[in-house]
Order: sequence, then C-alpha cells, then structure tokens
Amino acid sequence: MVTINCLRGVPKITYTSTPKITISKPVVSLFSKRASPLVAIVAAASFSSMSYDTELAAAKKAASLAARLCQKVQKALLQSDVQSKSDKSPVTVADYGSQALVSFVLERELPSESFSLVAEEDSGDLRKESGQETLQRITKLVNDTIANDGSFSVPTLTAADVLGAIDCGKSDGGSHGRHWVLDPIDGTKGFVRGDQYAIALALLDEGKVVLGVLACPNLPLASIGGDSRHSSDDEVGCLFFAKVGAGTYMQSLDGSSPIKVHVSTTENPEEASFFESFEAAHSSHDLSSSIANKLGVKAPPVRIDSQAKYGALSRGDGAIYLRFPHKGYREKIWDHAAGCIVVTEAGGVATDAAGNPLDFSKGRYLDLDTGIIVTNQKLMPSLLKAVRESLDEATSSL
Ligand SMILES: Nc1ncnc2c1ncn2[C@@H]1O[C@H](COP(=O)(O)OS(=O)(=O)O)[C@@H](OP(=O)(O)O)[C@H]1O
Ligand SMILES: [Mg+2]
Ligand SMILES: [Mg+2]
Ligand SMILES: [Mg+2]
Repeated sequence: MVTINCLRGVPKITYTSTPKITISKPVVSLFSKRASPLVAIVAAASFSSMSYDTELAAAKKAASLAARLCQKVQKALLQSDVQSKSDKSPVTVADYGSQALVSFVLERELPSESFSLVAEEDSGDLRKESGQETLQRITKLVNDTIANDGSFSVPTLTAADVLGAIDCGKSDGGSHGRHWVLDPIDGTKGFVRGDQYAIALALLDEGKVVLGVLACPNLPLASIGGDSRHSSDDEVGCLFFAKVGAGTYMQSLDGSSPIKVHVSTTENPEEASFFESFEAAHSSHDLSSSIANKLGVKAPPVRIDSQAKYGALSRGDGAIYLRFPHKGYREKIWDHAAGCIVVTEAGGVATDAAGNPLDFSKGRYLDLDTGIIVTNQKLMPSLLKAVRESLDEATSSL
C-alpha cells in the first residue's frame, strides 16, 4: 500500500525524476494585520522575486497527467460514469481520478513542502457500498495513468490510497501559509457533453495566488475569438501557466515550446467579443447581454464551459468575460484561482461586479459582491459603468 499522506510522514518511495532544489518560503508574519505598509510592499515584491520554479514544474506535471486521464475517460464516457452529487451537480470517475492524481503528483514532486490542498471533490460517496464499483474503476484509471507515464516507481495504489489522495483536498485554505487549490475538472457539464473543460491548479501563498496552471484538453491551439473560424481538424489541447511577476505562457498539452501570451489590447468595445458560461443556469445571459449592449459590443457572446474562458481571454481570443451567477450562489476559490492569475499575468484585470479585486484568502469560498468581470485595463472603467447601470436597471425592474 502507498500512503498518500497530506500531512506528510510518507514512507520513502523510489523516485525516478530529477532531484529538485528546495526554495525557501516567505516569512509567514509579513502579511499579518500588524505589518507596516512598508513591510507589505517589501513582502509583495518578494512574492514576485520568488521563483516558485519547482512548484510550477510540479503543477504542470500534475495537471498534464490529470488531463491524460480525463481525455481517456471523455473518449469512452458512458452515462453510468456520471453520478449526481448532493447538490445535484454532476461528477464522474474522471473528476475523482484527476483529483487523486494531482494530489499524488504534488505529494511526490514536492517532498520537502508541507502539503495543503483545497479541492472540489471528496470521497464520501465512494466510501458507501454503492460507490465500490466506481472506486475500483477510478483506482484502475489512476494506476494506468501513472504506469503509462513511467516517471514514478511506486507500488500499485490500492483503493484506500486513492480515497486518501482524494481526501487530501479537504483543507480549508485561508490567509496563512501555502495552499494548493484544485478543480480536478472544471466544467463537468461541458466534459460530459464532449465540450470544453479544464484541470485548474493554483498555489496560494499567504492568501495570494502565486502560480496557476490550466490544462484545457479540448481548447484549440488557434484562436476561438468571435470571428475566428475553426474546424474539427484544428489541433487541440492547451496548457496555460503563470507565475506572479513572470507573465503567462501557453504550450500544447503535447509539450511544444511555451509562447508568452497577452490579453487583447483593444480599447474599442465595438471590436471586443465577450465570453460567458455555456450553461444559462450558471450565469445570467440576459444580464450580460444588457451589459454588452450598453458597452456597444457588436459580436455575439462566445459561450464555453469552464476556466478555458480565462485561458482564451489571456491570449486575446476575446476581450471580456462576464459571469453573473443567479441569486444565492456562492463562488468557490477553485473555480477562479488558476484562471485569475493566468489572465492577470497576461495583462488582464479580474474583479467582482463592484470593481473589488478577487480575494482568495477567505477559505473555500470567494467573498464577493455579485458577479465576476474580467477585461483589459483600458476597458475596465467603461465595463464597470455598464455593469453598474445594468444591475441598477435589473434591481429597479423587480
Ligand atoms: N448554479 C450555479 N451558478 C453558478 N455557478 C455554478 C452553479 N452550479 C455550479 N456552478 C459552478 O460553475 C462551474 C462551471 O462554470 P462554467 O463557467 O464552466 O459554467 S458553464 O459550464 O460554462 O456553464 C462549475 O464547476 P464544476 O463543478 O467544476 O464543473 C461549478 O462550480
Ligand atoms: Mg462540480
Ligand atoms: Mg469548477
Ligand atoms: Mg469541478
């Protein structure tokens, strides 16, 4: 049995990848409430000079391997593979398998780190009698993916190992220390439909997102912006990655050389196309249409699932992302952490509907005013104005 222990104390396992350089961690107290502004500035600068190279390499490896598992499942997806969680949202063997794999890879690749993971799935349903067959399938998927990769020399994982790896994701996150943040499949509805989805992995350090990786197995390498034409022959599979202060890069999931990407620089809303959720239940299409009209956006919305929207935006496929969940919905940090750094390091701005920056330091949920909006620096003031007017109109018509 291989113990995947988020609290460490892991039995030593033969490890065939290259040895890693240990990076010193920031001083925890720098961001305490009592820190002076000067200390906070020095601390902010030290985030951007910290390399996080080892962590980024581990995150890219983890997300790429999880993407391979997901691609295999999406090709052969049967309706019986899709289950309903207690909130009625879908979950598949690939969501669980991806979470177990990322947890496994981070644990193995970063052996000197204390390991805290805030992730979407938990093993509750898999521990029930009714979950046993699904658990066996997940365990096989995870073992097959590790074996095909060939860079880990570990005994076959048992079902208990897989349950343990999934449950590493129960951390509460917060404003102190380091926390990995994972959505093992973001856009599960898109995944089940055969459309867009993403494996989204980010690292929080003292409550700030310091790196993010988005694996988007179905996203074309070429632009999907408003007027771009694409065909089924387009090469698909993008890996976006960003480190604080170091920009955003994209490479193919097959491992091409990374290219630096940048958000659209348009100042003219008439030239700007916008992204929104595919599912109308996840974001009000009426509200975004009203905002787009006020801004003078001419192109129809580009509706795709998942944080692939942030990835596409980071390379300038469109210029705006609008997300307005219906009343009562609380946004989770794993639905935005990786996407947010990918787009901001590419020159974009992500805020809530009132223009406040997104705060990932409050635990598993984002504490925000209704809605999330993303665009470039130049368009943000007019976008915020249009959002305010549309929200006021929506409220007064109630
Ligand atoms: N009711 C409601 N309102 C708003 N958001 C919700 C809602 N229900 C779910 N979710 C979350 O939406 C995540 C997927 O977001 P998307 O932008 O990809 O939605 S969509 O699939 O494009 O419609 C989706 O992520 P995954 O569960 O990882 O797929 C959910 O976290
Ligand atoms: Mg989900
Ligand atoms: Mg999600
Ligand atoms: Mg998910």
